[in-house]
Order: sequence, then C-alpha cells, then structure tokens
Amino acid sequence: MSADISVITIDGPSGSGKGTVATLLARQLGWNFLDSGALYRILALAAQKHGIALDDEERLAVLAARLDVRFGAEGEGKGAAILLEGDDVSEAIRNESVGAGASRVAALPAIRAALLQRQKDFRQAPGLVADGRDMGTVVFADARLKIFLTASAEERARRRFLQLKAKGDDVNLASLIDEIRARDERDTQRAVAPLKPAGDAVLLDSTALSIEQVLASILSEAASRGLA
Ligand SMILES: Nc1ncnc2c1ncn2[C@@H]1O[C@H](COP(=O)(O)OP(=O)(O)O)[C@@H](O)[C@H]1O
Ligand SMILES: Nc1ccn([C@H]2C[C@H](O)[C@@H](COP(=O)(O)OP(=O)(O)O)O2)c(=O)n1
Repeated sequence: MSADISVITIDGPSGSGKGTVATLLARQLGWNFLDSGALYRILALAAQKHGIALDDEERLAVLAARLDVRFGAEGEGKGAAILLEGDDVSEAIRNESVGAGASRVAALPAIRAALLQRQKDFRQAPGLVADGRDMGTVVFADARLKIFLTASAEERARRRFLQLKAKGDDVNLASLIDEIRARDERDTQRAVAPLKPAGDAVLLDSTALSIEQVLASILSEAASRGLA
C-alpha cells in the first residue's frame, strides 16, 4: 500500500533552497523526487500556449486534468527533463514570470484539486522526497519527516539573482525582491492550501547556512527517525 512508503516533505517560500536540497536528499537516499511547483509552472506555461487566461478557473481545470506532462530520467549532472506535450520545457518553466503565473493558478481551488492525485502518484517505493508549499500540510500529511525551509526575503532574492544571472537572464535585484515578496504574500494568504508550516514540521532557517549544512541537518533529522 502506498501509505507504507515513507515520504519526506520540504515546504517553504521561493528561493529557500527546497528544490536544491530535495534533489540532493532524494539522490542520497535513492528515493523518488517530486517537484510539485513544476506542475503549477507547467500549467501556467500550457495556459499561455493555449491562450487561456490565468484566472479562467474552469478552462484551467480542464487543462490541468488533461495536462500531458512527463518527467524524464535525470541526465548527467542535470535534473530530470520535463516534457509538456512532448516539448522539453525544463528551462522555459524556470523564469520568474512563469513562477508568478504558477503562483496565480495555484491559488485556484479547482486547479489544486485537479493536480492532487497526480502528485500522490509519485509516492512509490523505496520512498519519496517532495518539495513545494503544501506537501506536509495537505498532499502528504502523513509524511515521516516534514521540513519547513525558510530564509530572509533578501537572501532568497540574492540567490535567485545569482541563479538567473548565471543562466544569462537579464535580472534586477530590486525587482526580484519585490517579486519574491509578492509571491510570498499570494502563496501564504490564499484560502486553499496556503504556504505554512505543518504543526509537526521541523523549521529550518537557511539564511546563514550552506547547501551542505542544510542537507546535513535534514539527513540528521531523517536518521533520528530511522529513514537514513
Ligand atoms: N543554503 C544555500 N545557500 C546559498 N545558496 C543556496 C542555498 N540553497 C539554495 N541555494 C541556491 O539558491 C538558488 C535557489 O534555490 P532553489 O533550490 O531553486 O530554491 P527553491 O526551490 O526553494 O525556490 C539556487 O541557485 C541554489 O543553488
Ligand atoms: N505545492 C505547491 C508548489 C508550488 N505552488 C505554487 C506557488 C509557487 O509560487 C509556484 C511555483 O512554485 P515553485 O516551487 O516552482 O517555486 P520556487 O522554486 O520556490 O520559486 O507554484 C503551490 O501552490 N503549491
């Protein structure tokens, strides 16, 4: 039964390092990985492609239910390729405007409902590491270990700035801070599955920690629960 398969959830705001540490943790444990934010990002991109407005809940829900998305195998030193209707959108979904669109569609209850089972299906042996906003509160509320990863808004924007600049994007630190704050506000204030720590989550502030320190701290929590 899938409920017997252990899950570790990592929730938190944009730029706190969830995706990076969840990928490393899954690799280290040999477990599966769910990047739930990618699903909302892909939906925002698909809506753009099909000319659907980001507040048209009815049409977006149909699109979400039929979304043709596949996660390929991890490449050498790269994350898994993400295919939307057969096209590789791994890079295209990572810009800030798609992130903002994802945050808008994610606020719509019908969209969250349409994507729920797709996320639960990632729970496969030997285990799952899932990152997002509501992994520990809603989707995998029975997870064995729940981490809520934060960092100051300035540090998160600085990390995003460096990440996007390295990719060759034309970015501005001041506007990234504004965008991160706007996304925090929308993600924490929405009515359905808002970003918040689960009651039994371990809170981890990564502002002054390296990726290695964050990973070590999560591995030690996992070990104390017999998961690593
Ligand atoms: N503890 C950390 N210290 C410094 N940079 C970090 C840390 N954690 C993540 N990063 C970097 O910050 C950027 C955003 O991390 P990411 O994992 O995409 O965050 P999230 O998934 O929470 O939005 C990446 O370039 C990543 O390498
Ligand atoms: N489980 C999730 C994951 C993401 N979302 C929404 C809210 C987020 O602002 C967007 C994009 O999420 P994503 O994790 O890809 O964004 P960051 O990498 O943290 O910037 O999707 C969500 O509502 N629930």
